Amino acid sequence: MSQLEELLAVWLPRQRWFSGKGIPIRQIRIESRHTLVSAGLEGPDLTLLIIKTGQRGHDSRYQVLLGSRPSRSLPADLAGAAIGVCQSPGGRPRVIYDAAHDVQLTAMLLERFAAPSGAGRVRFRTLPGERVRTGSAGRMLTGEQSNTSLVFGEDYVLKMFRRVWPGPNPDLELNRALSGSPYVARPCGWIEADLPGYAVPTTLAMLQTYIPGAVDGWVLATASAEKLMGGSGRATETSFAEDAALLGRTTAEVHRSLARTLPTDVLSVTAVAELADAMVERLAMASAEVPELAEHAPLVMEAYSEFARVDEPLPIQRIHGDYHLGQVIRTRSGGWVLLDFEGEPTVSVRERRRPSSPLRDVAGMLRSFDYAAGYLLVKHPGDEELEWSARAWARNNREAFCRGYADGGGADPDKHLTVLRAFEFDKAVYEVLYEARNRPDWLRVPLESIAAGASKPPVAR
Ligand SMILES: Nc1ncnc2c1ncn2[C@@H]1O[C@H](COP(=O)(O)OP(=O)(O)O)[C@@H](O)[C@H]1O
Ligand SMILES: O=P(O)(O)O[C@H]1O[C@H](CO)[C@@H](O[C@H]2O[C@H](CO)[C@@H](O)[C@H](O)[C@H]2O)[C@H](O)[C@H]1O
Repeated sequence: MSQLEELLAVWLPRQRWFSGKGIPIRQIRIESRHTLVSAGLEGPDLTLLIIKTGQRGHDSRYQVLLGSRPSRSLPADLAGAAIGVCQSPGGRPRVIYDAAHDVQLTAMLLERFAAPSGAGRVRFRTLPGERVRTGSAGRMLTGEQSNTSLVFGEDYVLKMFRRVWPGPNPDLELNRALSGSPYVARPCGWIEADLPGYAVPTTLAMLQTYIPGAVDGWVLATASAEKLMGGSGRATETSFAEDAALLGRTTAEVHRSLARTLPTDVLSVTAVAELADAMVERLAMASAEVPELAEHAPLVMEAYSEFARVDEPLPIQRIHGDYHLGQVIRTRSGGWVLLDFEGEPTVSVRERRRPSSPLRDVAGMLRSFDYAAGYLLVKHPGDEELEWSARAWARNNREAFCRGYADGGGADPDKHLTVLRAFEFDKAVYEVLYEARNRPDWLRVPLESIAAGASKPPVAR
């Protein structure tokens, strides 16, 4: 292991976006490195690294934008981004750091988009007719993220996919398929690389227009739910229901656009049963990792068995895949824009690119309304009145979302309760794993939903 690899082995597991937390890194190797900026001995350098890690029998790749400066010349505001000190080939020590925090270096990324090139192993590409405006520095968003997003002024967001899966990234693929839709941020360009051993280019980052002044759905929804804390608050007064209904309608419109532009199919009854088997497998895996889940397994299994017996074919198409309130933003004009079409970050890209039932997205968002209420209850345990209000808040918004979805031309959720219930459980099981690995303090939120029968019935009217 090189000195740099040793430093990265310590630094990587501490990153929010590192998906293999809690499992020791057995191997780490810099698979490829590309110099993006070289400013000589005194200036900052920028190198793009693709790192391969080996953990308990499975390999993952991550992308790191590595900055390097002469030792002791790291500006104070970058101290928190430091990874360590390495000897340079000339023998002089250089401090290395996560360059996504370095506005001097991120500004140069935009310049590369302004002069895109189709040559080399790392390419900055733009969509036809796109002229990228330069002059702003990329500032890192600080929220809970699986990736790293850099915002350039009020113009662009550059989303760097931290975990790298060889091949095209679904986020770029779906945003491009939806280009021109008022419900997505316009894609402008991307960074791609040729990874050793892969014939097709791998997407490393996506450049989209930034939507200034938009607020994310989770922030809005939890603020609405928090108002219930006022004491006199009734769920109906602060219900967020109009927003939820519009979100449902928007979701249906996006699903319809995806079905028009990308392949669709219908799952046979046998294939539905196989899907149920995959859910059972995920439940077993999650129960082995999170023992608290195991006691609820019989209830979940019952829903999966019912799903396996559904005797009607299931229409499938490309979907969002990890749909929740944090993936939608409400614009200044009050409309919704959908973000992050990557799918579930821990699932392989090959699987995420497979068509699936749009009701999976519906289930994801329904879970999210429960999550907002559950999160509030975990913060304020033992308050029965609040519990009643929070549950009513979630129910109102779930109903409104479903109504909006059906009105917008999507399959009526009320007519697919068995399918929806199985998808909700499957999502909640995914969330149990996600929270156990990333935010153990939140684990109770999905566990309690599962214990409560994951919203049985899914849509109470
Ligand atoms: N085009 C955009 N305009 C405005 N805000 C955005 C845009 N893209 C992303 N964001 C903000 O960044 C957050 C994270 O983006 P997202 O694509 O969901 O990243 P991740 O996959 O890392 O979760 C969003 O919740 C939103 O607040
Ligand atoms: O947005 P990401 O692609 O990073 O998705 C992952 O992280 C989400 C949390 O940030 C996680 O979502 C879960 O928590 C949300 C509240 O923070 C809630 O709205 C969602 O319903 C819940 O699933 C998501 O599952 C994970 O893939």
